[in-house]
Amino acid sequence: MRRILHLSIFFLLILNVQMTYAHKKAEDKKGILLVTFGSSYPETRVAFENIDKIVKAEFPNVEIRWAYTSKIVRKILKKRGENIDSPAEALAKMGEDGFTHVAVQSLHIIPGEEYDNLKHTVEAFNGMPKGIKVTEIGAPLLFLDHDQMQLADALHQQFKSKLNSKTAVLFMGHGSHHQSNIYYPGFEYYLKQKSDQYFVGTVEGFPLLDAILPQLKSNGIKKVILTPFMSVAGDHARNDMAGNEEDSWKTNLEKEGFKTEVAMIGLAEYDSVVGIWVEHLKAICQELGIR
Ligand SMILES: C[C@@]1(CC(=O)O)c2cc3[nH]c(cc4nc(cc5[nH]c(cc(n2)[C@H]1CCC(=O)O)[C@@](C)(CC(=O)O)[C@@H]5CCC(=O)O)C(CC(=O)O)=C4CCC(=O)O)c(CCC(=O)O)c3CC(=O)O
Ligand SMILES: [Co+2]
Ligand SMILES: [Fe+2]
Repeated sequence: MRRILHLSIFFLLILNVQMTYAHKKAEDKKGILLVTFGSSYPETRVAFENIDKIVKAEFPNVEIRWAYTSKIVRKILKKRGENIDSPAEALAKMGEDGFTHVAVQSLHIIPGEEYDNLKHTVEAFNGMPKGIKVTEIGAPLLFLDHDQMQLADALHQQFKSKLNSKTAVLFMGHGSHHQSNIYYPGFEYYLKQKSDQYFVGTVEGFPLLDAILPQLKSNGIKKVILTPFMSVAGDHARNDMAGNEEDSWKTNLEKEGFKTEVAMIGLAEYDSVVGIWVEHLKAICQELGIR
């Protein structure tokens, strides 16, 4: 009798352990958080919608949420009645909503200041009491050598038909005081393997337009196709690049005698470019067991 009692207690214990385990498993809730700088320009929606569509197709069974890193952009949108979460707000809500694992994908171009800030936020959320158990951050568009090769291929496919000996394509990157500004001239090197007629400049980093003008001249360029090297064709593309003001790149190039043409298309509008971010997302999803 004692033996039977012991045995049944033993089985009850095993059953209990198994039930707890099954219970834990069932409680796992895994999600994706897509994080972009953001934009206050409604015209940039197409770019974000394209990313959303492609990620949803890749992960049809996973809940996908969005956050913007720019405080200024979120403030402008809030005044218009549109509330977009910061990365910290989005992660706090996901913790409250029972998510145990979250793949956070950076939609930035370079691993610069905005990306670093996001990385710190994501790290801070790891192991938060009663919060999300595991979060991982996916690399921005340009990170490893492979990314630069793939992006150069993707952009060359888009622009090669426009090139000729007298026509250049000039990409406008944002630029940064962060050490990762080197990715802009670095990426230009990859593009140059495709054609000498590709140039990459920045609005507020290195190189500025002043440094590119003499190169356009010495290469015998007569016409410049301007296009953003940012996920969206937003504020910088519409004003600093293609605006009719004194200081825009378009105005300055025309003053210097170049013909100009504008391709007002953000990088995230090209499926092939979004594919690079999605590869980075897939890598962290694999680590988190998100399918
Ligand atoms: C830190 C800061 C310092 C500074 O620039 O002064 C900074 C830094 C960086 N911005 C980057 C990218 C972009 N910035 C914009 C736009 C704006 N950026 C602005 C401010 C600030 N930007 C300051 C923080 C203020 C804050 O926290 O809110 C706004 C608000 C005001 C203004 O610039 O005048 C204006 C809003 C326009 C609007 O209303 O919509 C766009 C889109 C666009 O052009 O519209 C993109 C392309 C995004 C993309 O590609 O998706 C990158 C490269 C990141 C990367 O892609 O890797 C870095 C540097 C880095 O991260 O190292
Ligand atoms: Co800016
Ligand atoms: Fe910015």
